[in-house]
Amino acid sequence: MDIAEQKRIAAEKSVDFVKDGMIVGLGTGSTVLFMVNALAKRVKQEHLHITGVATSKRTHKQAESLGIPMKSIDEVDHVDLTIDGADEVDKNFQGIKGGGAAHAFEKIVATSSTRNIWIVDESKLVDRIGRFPLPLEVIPYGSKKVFNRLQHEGLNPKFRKDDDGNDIITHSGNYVIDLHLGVIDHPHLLANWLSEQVGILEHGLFLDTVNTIVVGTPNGPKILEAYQI
Ligand SMILES: O=C(CO)[C@H](O)[C@H](O)COP(=O)(O)O
Repeated sequence: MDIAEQKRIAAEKSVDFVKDGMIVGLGTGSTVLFMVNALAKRVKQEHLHITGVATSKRTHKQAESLGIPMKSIDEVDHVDLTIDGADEVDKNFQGIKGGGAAHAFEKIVATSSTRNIWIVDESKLVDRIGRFPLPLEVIPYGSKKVFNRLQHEGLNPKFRKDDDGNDIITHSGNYVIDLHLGVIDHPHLLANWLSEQVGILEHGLFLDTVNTIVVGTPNGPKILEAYQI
């Protein structure tokens, strides 16, 4: 079964967790694309009154165009449930996000959310995170200084570029630097160190964040709960 099909299976299952009246955080990425379609279908068929809070312009536009009432994160006082994708997640439910350069907005919504669900295909489940390059959102002013510091620390940084070689720019007008690390031995230590570095707006380590993971598999959706670990 191809990866896209596994993403669709996970995405379609995840919307079962949405209840009438909820404020729902909507993540970003190709798996979320399937999820928003499925959620919009439920909203229409079951006449659900929910409010969506998007983590990117792409998701906002898609959800709004499908009739999901939307608000910005600052217009709501809480988020009940956020459904998002992930790039890697380990057995302790620690993850890397930001493959779509939306991790700063995603982390703001996730940390405002009572419950977080990630929707992934099987390839995203790893023993230890770090094979996927760790994204950092970095403000343009002094970004070369930040880059040099990361290089000096042996963190193997690379500015993220598009296919034409232009810098990727986030919604907030910042750069993305990816750290090509390999296995991360101490994610919490690294997260703390990155959080202390001036110029780094946000990193893509999402630690102790997710409650439930819905995995798309050839045998159907599999639900993993954090308390089972
Ligand atoms: O963190 C993200 C965007 O910043 C995405 O959730 C992550 O990259 C997974 O994307 P996809 O569902 O396309 O595999």
